[in-house]
Amino acid sequence: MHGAVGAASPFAAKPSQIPVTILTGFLGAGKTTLLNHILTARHGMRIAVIENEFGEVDVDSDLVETSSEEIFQMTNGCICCVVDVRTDLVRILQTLLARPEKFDAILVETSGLADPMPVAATFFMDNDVARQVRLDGVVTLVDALHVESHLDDPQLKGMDNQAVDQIIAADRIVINKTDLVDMADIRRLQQRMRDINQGAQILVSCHAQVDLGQILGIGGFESGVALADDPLFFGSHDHGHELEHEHDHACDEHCAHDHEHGRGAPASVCEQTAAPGHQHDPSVSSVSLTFAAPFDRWHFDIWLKQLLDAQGDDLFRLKGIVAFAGESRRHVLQAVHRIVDLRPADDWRADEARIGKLVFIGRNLDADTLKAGLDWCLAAPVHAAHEHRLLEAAT
Ligand SMILES: Nc1nc2c(ncn2[C@@H]2O[C@H](COP(=O)(O)OP(=O)(O)OP(=O)(O)O)[C@@H](O)[C@H]2O)c(=O)[nH]1
Repeated sequence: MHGAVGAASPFAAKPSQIPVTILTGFLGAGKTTLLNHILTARHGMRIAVIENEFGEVDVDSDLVETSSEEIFQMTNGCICCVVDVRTDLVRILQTLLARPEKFDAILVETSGLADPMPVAATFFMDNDVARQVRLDGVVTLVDALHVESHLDDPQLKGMDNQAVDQIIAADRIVINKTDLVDMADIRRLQQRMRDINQGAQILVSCHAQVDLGQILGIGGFESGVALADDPLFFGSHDHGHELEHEHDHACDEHCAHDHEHGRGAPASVCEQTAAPGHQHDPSVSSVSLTFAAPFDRWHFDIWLKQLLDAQGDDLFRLKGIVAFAGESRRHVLQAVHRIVDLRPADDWRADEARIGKLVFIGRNLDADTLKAGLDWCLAAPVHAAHEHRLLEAAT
């Protein structure tokens, strides 16, 4: 059942403090899909959305199905480990809270590589903000097809593993993309999630269609102000002194996160005190490219297939808004490893520059090679005609 958040829900009912939900999960797990499910449900609430992307070019705001909600984008770095981004988050919250028309709820979508705990801690950095908001819960999306390759990523042995951190931090774990795996996989994943996080409720979904009553208004954190006063939330690196949160994490041989860096030790603290611990996988990078001219669809399809064939393992995420020659609609491109989706969306506006933008996130990405490949796809009429002639000559 797809439950809307009704008037009886505690999510809607808190009079004084605005509930904040953090949506997290590894790259491509389905966070934006869940966000759209929440925003398009009939709950009658005003929801402010704060998004943080890993790439420099903002694609996510094009993918969010906006209605009356307001979307704030933060693309200047990862929210969990760049101090400026967390300061930005506080500034956005201050602006939101100063408005005469209040929001009923705030959703924060973290980047797919973020550790949600420092993000949660940010809500208590500023006393005024901490008094006015209530951290309702951390909802972690899990990609049923790909999560295990990230949990067991051999390159992260002995390092912080964000896929693990995100599951540890969850109040709710949503095992998504169940259409791509079979029942035995789902059961194995449920057990694996339970081994990592014994307190979180585990849900399963296809296209993030979860009962919203299960993920919003859950009261995962007791009191924001109390947490803000709790030195463990901001400061301790002792493993075992964890944030006062409802669940436990059983560390085992599958747990690749840095055991010096417990869940109660946000990256903010690591940075501010220069303590060791939290570090993103340094082998993962992003490449953001924009194109002021449309692509030729024939070339683009060939380029995309070759890219995914050759680099699908390393390509954690690809998303883009693409313009094709002779096509009035923008196209949305999404790929998670080799699972790709390219589909038309709404029309380009008449007064709008048809700027294509693509963000690649993964390992061994070479910006020049990617750009050269996409330049080859550009629909310069002479170029395209020449190539087609070549193809005809060859057949
Ligand atoms: N097959 C299948 N695809 C899904 C499902 N849920 C989401 N997707 C697709 O997976 C891709 C990634 O989904 P998003 O919601 O953008 O994932 P995300 O976590 O927001 O991605 P990032 O913000 O880049 O980390 C999109 O193409 C979605 O349409 C699902 O249950 N099954």
